[in-house]
Amino acid sequence: MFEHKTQPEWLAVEDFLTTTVVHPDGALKQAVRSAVDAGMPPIEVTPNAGKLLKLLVQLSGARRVLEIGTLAGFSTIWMAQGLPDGGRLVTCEYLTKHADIAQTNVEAAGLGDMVEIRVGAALDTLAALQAEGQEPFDFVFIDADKENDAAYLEWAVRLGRPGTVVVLDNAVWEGAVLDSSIDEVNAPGIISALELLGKHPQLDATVIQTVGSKGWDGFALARVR
Ligand SMILES: C[S@@+](CC[C@H](N)C(=O)[O-])C[C@H]1O[C@@H](n2cnc3c(N)ncnc32)[C@H](O)[C@@H]1O
Repeated sequence: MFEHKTQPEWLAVEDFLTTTVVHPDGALKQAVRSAVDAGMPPIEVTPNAGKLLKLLVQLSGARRVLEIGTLAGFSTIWMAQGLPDGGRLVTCEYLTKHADIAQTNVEAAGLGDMVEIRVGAALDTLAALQAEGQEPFDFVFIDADKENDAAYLEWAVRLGRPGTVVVLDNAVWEGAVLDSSIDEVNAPGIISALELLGKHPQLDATVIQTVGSKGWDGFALARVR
């Protein structure tokens, strides 16, 4: 019988999957490096999760993507790489420093024409997008301040259409959803968002447990009815 002599840590497994299956390109690797060099927090999605976002964009046939939380543009680039010619991605970022670095990374990836980075508090940007009468978004990725997660879900429904796919990162947060002493700042917002996902009349949802930058985490996936 085959015996496992050692139990690989989740991070080593994640690295193995990244090099064996996921294959992030040079532009994606540079986006992560630029964040480290700029002293930004290492809180981007894992390469595995980024590739999942790209595949979900492709599988859903999305042409218009909305992202809330840009950081250095790592998840932005993954999703934009899944868009067809003529596709569009609008991403919301609060900090000018993050937006500037993301802009450089998006352009280096050859996606500058496809991606628009809007600087400011996302709740203001989302209201502005509605006021501008933008076409509905086909795909929404939420990954910013957790206290506003439930509000972002409502905006995803408002700015989407029946069939829009919504992905919410950090849906498990190391188990803080059951034990908020693990993270008293972020847990309440995540729990409110999960409760809303479970009862919202226009959302049909589930959660995939994942490993994220800090360890055990989850992606909530929903479809607008
Ligand atoms: C977890 S990081 C995003 C990571 C990115 N999605 C990735 O995987 O590469 C969250 C980002 O959201 C931004 N952010 C936080 N609060 C925000 C707000 N109210 N409006 C817009 N952006 C915000 C932060 O500055 C940070 O850059």
